[in-house]
Amino acid sequence: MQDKPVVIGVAGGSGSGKTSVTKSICQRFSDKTILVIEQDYYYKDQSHLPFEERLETNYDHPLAFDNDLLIQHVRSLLNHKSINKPVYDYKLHTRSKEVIKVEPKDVIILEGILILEDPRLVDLMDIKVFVDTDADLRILRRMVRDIKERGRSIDSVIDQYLNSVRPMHLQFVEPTKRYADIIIPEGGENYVAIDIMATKIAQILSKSNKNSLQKSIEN
Ligand SMILES: Nc1ncnc2c1ncn2[C@@H]1O[C@H](COP(=O)(O)OP(=O)(O)O)[C@@H](O)[C@H]1O
Ligand SMILES: Nc1ccn([C@@H]2O[C@H](COP(=O)(O)O)[C@@H](O)[C@H]2O)c(=O)n1
Repeated sequence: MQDKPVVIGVAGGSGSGKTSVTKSICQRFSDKTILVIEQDYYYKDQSHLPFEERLETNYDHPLAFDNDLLIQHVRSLLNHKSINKPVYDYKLHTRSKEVIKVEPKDVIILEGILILEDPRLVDLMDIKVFVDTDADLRILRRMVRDIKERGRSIDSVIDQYLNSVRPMHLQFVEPTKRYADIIIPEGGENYVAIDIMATKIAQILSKSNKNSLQKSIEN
């Protein structure tokens, strides 16, 4: 393993294609190389609240996330220590009781709508990416996904979009684009951008491997 894992932040609006981009990058490397940490899994625990109250939470506001825990976990990974990653249940709107023990890897991808919003997280990143997709495509993709995979109705998706997703996107998500080193239009199927990202990661890893080899020869 190299001296310090490379940390990559992948931000972008809900439905922009962050997960798809991240998966495509991961597919270009062995399973042992990249660890993905989803910011969504670090939504504050709401198991103490009744289900009806959890429906009222604004899940697109920075305060909905437990970034302190996320930062603590990223720092542990950077120090080559394993973490107990939380698991999130979108149907119950809270963390699951289980956690997954994950080991550090050479590359850590932090993915989430507001991953570039907290300067403490941005400071830990080597590469910052913003997946930029028009709002009409994002809501269409989200509608299909939330109904199929997250147990939502058409009405609830529309209501949530108008009342929190859209206004929070404009206030908090979109402004973080300015911190990105790379902006990927359209997300998941932009294979040129995905190849460029993969090449950059491979280059960093090979440079770092050469440096470690050099150090071990010198010692
Ligand atoms: N380029 C694309 N064309 C069509 N559908 C896409 C594309 N990129 C992503 N999707 C679909 O849109 C939905 C949201 O994409 P996802 O990658 O999960 O976005 P995010 O993680 O930003 O919310 C998923 O169901 C995904 O399969
Ligand atoms: N209980 C929850 C938690 C989050 N959301 C929505 O998820 C979106 C972020 O996930 P993406 O994969 O779409 O980036 C965010 O916009 C929240 O509104 C939710 O609906 N319910």
